[in-house]
Amino acid sequence: MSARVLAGPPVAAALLADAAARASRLPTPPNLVIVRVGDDPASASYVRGKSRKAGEVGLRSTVHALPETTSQAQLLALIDTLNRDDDVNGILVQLPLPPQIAEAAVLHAIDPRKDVDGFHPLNVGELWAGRPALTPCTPAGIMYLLEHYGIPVAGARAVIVGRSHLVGRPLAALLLNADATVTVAHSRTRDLGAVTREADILIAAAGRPDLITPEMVKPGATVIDVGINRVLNAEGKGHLVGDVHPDVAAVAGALTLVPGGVGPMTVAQLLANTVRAAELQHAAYSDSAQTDAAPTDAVQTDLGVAGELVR
Ligand SMILES: Nc1nc(=O)c2c([nH]1)NC[C@@H]1CN(c3ccc(C(=O)N[C@@H](CCC(=O)O)C(=O)O)cc3)C=[N+]21
Repeated sequence: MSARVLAGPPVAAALLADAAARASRLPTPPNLVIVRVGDDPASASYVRGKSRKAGEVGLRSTVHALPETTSQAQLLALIDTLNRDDDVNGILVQLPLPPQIAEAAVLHAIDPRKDVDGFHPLNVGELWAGRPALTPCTPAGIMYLLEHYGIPVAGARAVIVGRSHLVGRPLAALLLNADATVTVAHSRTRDLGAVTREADILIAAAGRPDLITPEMVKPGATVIDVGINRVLNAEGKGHLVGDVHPDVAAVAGALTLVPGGVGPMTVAQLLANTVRAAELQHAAYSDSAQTDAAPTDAVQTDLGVAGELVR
C-alpha cells in the first residue's frame, strides 16, 4: 500500500473533544433522542454506538426502540411530543424505516431546529442555498476529515459516485459550497471510469463492494470510501467492506479505510450537530428574552422565566 491512510478515529476524537468543550459551556447538557423502528441488527448496533459516544462526551441521550409494526401515525405522534419538549435538543429517526411508514412524512415532521441529521427539507434547502445550519452527518464528517488532513478542496475536481439523500446529494452541496468543481455520478452514468479518473477527490458512496477499481482512479487522488457493505468471507464469517477495491491503495495518494474511516466521523458529527442545535436553541431563546422583555419592572419576571426554560 502506497497511499497515505486518512484514519477516521483520531479525527473523530478531535471533533468530539471540541463538541464536549462546547457542551460544557451550555446551561444544561444537550439532549439527543434517537428513534429506531424494528429490529434490524445493524441499525440497533449503530444506535447503541451513537448513544454510548453521546454519554462519553457529556451529552444526554435517550433511545426509543419501537416495534416493527409501528404505524406512521404512532411515529408522528412521538415526534410531535419530542418537538414540543423544550428539554429535547436533537431528534434522529434512524433509517431505513419499515414499508408502512413514509420516510418523507417523518423527515418533514421533525422540527428543523432539532433536525440533527439535516434531512428536513428546510435544512436541505438552506444547504443548497449556501446557508447551512444543521448539515447531514456523514457529508459534514467527510469535510472535517479532508480539512483535518490538509486535502485542498477549493478548485479541486470532486467526483461523487452515488446520489443518495444521506450522502451523495448533501456532500455535493458541501463540496460546492467549499469551491470544488463537483460531479455526481450514479448507476446510469456512462463510462463511469472516465468520469472518476478526472477526480482529485473521489468519493465512493454507492453501496457496492469493489465498485472502484485501480484503473478508475487518477494516480495521487484522494479516495474517500463511504461504503458500508456486510459481506461473508471464505469461512462464512460476516465482515464490513467499503465500495473501494483494496488495490486502489497502490494508485491513490490518500484514502480512507472501512471500517475506521468515515463511519466514526459520522457518529462524531452527529454529536457535534446536537451541540450545535442546543447552542442555536439557547441563543434563539436569549435573543427573544432580550427583545421581548418589556422595560422596567417586567424585566425581572422575563429573566426568571428564561432561567426556568433554559434550565
Ligand atoms: N437517520 C439516520 N442517520 C444516520 O446517520 C444513519 C442512518 N439513519 N441509518 C444508517 C446510516 C449508517 N450510519 C453509520 C454510522 C456509523 C458507522 C460506523 O461507526 N462504522 C464503523 C464500524 C461499525 C461496525 O463495525 O459495524 C466504521 O466504519 O469504522 C457506520 C454507519 C449512520 N446512518
